[in-house]
Amino acid sequence: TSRKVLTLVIIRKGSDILLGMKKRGFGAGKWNGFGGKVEPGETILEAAKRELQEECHLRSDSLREVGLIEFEFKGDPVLEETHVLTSDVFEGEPKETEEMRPQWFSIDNIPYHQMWLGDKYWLPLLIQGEQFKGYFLFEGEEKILNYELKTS
Ligand SMILES: CN1CCN(c2cc(NC3CC3)nc(N)n2)CC1
Repeated sequence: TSRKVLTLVIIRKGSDILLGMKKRGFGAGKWNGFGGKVEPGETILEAAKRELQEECHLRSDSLREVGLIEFEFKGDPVLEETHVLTSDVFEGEPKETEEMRPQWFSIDNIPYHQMWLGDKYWLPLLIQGEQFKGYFLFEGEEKILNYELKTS
């Protein structure tokens, strides 16, 4: 199997989290954190900062990696190794881009029905301040065949 290294950034402000409505491409129509591919020569942190700036114009110098999730799609040899980072220290106002429409959500009102299916398992751990490692085996976009999730 080959791996694609991705980042996923969840910005917090008090009891709110910032999500973006993905406007095109992979995962379009779902609310998600901000992120993308890690380019050659980039660290995970540099990639996460870059994607946050590109996708909603927020700047953060205090992103911390709190989770690592392996996503596998049945029949697809590429494993998506997704590094989940978070911070509640940032500069700027979230701004809509071609990729994402940002919106603050209360942690009591996270739109899981409009998010990737695995999010309802690991996002609560991030909100609780846990560190976690997970593996999700998807069949298509709407079915999880198997998952493991542990706090570390
Ligand atoms: C660059 N992006 C980062 C976010 N990412 C995913 C994936 C995902 N589930 C996987 C079955 C697809 N779940 C969330 N929340 N994000 C896809 C790639």
